[in-house]
Amino acid sequence: MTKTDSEHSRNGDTGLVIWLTGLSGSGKSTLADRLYEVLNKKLPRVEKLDGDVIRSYFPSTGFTKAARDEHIKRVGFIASLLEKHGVTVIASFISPYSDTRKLVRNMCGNFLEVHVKASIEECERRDVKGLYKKVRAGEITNFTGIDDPYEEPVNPEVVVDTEKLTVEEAAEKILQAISLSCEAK
Ligand SMILES: Nc1ncnc2c1ncn2[C@@H]1O[C@H](COP(=O)(O)OS(=O)(=O)O)[C@@H](OP(=O)(O)O)[C@H]1O
Ligand SMILES: Nc1ncnc2c1ncn2[C@@H]1O[C@H](COP(=O)(O)OP(=O)(O)O)[C@@H](O)[C@H]1O
Repeated sequence: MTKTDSEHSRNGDTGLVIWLTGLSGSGKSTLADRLYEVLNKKLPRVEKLDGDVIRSYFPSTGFTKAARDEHIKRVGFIASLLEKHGVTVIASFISPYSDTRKLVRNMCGNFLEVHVKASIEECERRDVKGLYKKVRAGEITNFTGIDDPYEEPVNPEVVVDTEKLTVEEAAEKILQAISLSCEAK
């Protein structure tokens, strides 16, 4: 744990939803894992909710706007329930639609929207799961950022540019924002 990691003032009495949104390959899961590693050592109740993981339990969830919206409302509701019980929730979903993210924000009390930002070109270059290659081969359609929309957050609490920051720097920026949002309450 770095010195700054250990300076976080949050004591974990109240819940919080940290909502990571961004393109596939932007760095959501990597940062969620890092945040979990740090916060779970300091706080009594921390939980991760991840798009790929939840979808693996509900494989019929599709990628149309209606399917994504329903899925995001469902996981947003679960996040809000966990938050009410004092859990710090780290949610990582592409969640491409502004209105649906706003709806989830309104369901929750303490909500920190984090835009995990990387260009579509960089995400495709990373191609962590080989999905972009499949998109280009015509095996996947309605792919976010290629032939499906991603509405960038207009006023998120945090933006982490994962083309400029390292994983450690990006995680630290989010952790600092968590501390600040708690000090402000
Ligand atoms: N068409 C299409 N568009 C976007 N993503 C796709 C698609 N098909 C499969 N995948 C894989 O699904 C993961 C995204 O799931 P999410 O639940 O986060 O998506 S959403 O919030 O409902 O838009 C996403 O995971 P991440 O790469 O971690 O973002 C992909 O692995
Ligand atoms: N600052 C950063 N934050 C997060 N990931 C980064 C960063 N810089 C480079 N990466 C790399 O980008 C990739 C992101 O993949 P992943 O976390 O699976 O994205 P997502 O969950 O958004 O699909 C990983 O290979 C990760 O190592």
